[in-house]
Amino acid sequence: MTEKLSNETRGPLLDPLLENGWELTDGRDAITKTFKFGDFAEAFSWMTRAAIWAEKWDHHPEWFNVYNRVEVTLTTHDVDGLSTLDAKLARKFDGL
Ligand SMILES: C[C@H](O)[C@H](O)[C@H]1CNC2=NC(N)=NC(=O)C2=N1
Repeated sequence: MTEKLSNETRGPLLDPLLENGWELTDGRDAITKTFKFGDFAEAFSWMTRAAIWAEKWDHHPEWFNVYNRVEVTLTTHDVDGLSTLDAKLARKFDGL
């Protein structure tokens, strides 16, 4: 079972993400990043690749797409906050 990030594990996992465009989400224990692409085809292609990893790891993003922009929020609904899975998925999304 995934656990909510403790005060000790939060920094080492989240700091590299916060230095790479992720932000703490207002009003909830989550992280958010906006990804920009050249056009809709590139954005949707990225979303397709991201979705395959999300499904593989059974950990799914909240996201919103308009044209070339994808706003992603990651949190773990099962623990009502951030877990290691969010950091893992964020790192994967950054590398796609
Ligand atoms: C039953 C299923 O494994 C769970 O509902 C999974 C699916 N995907 C999930 N995704 C996210 N982001 N958080 C979860 O807690 C979660 N739980």
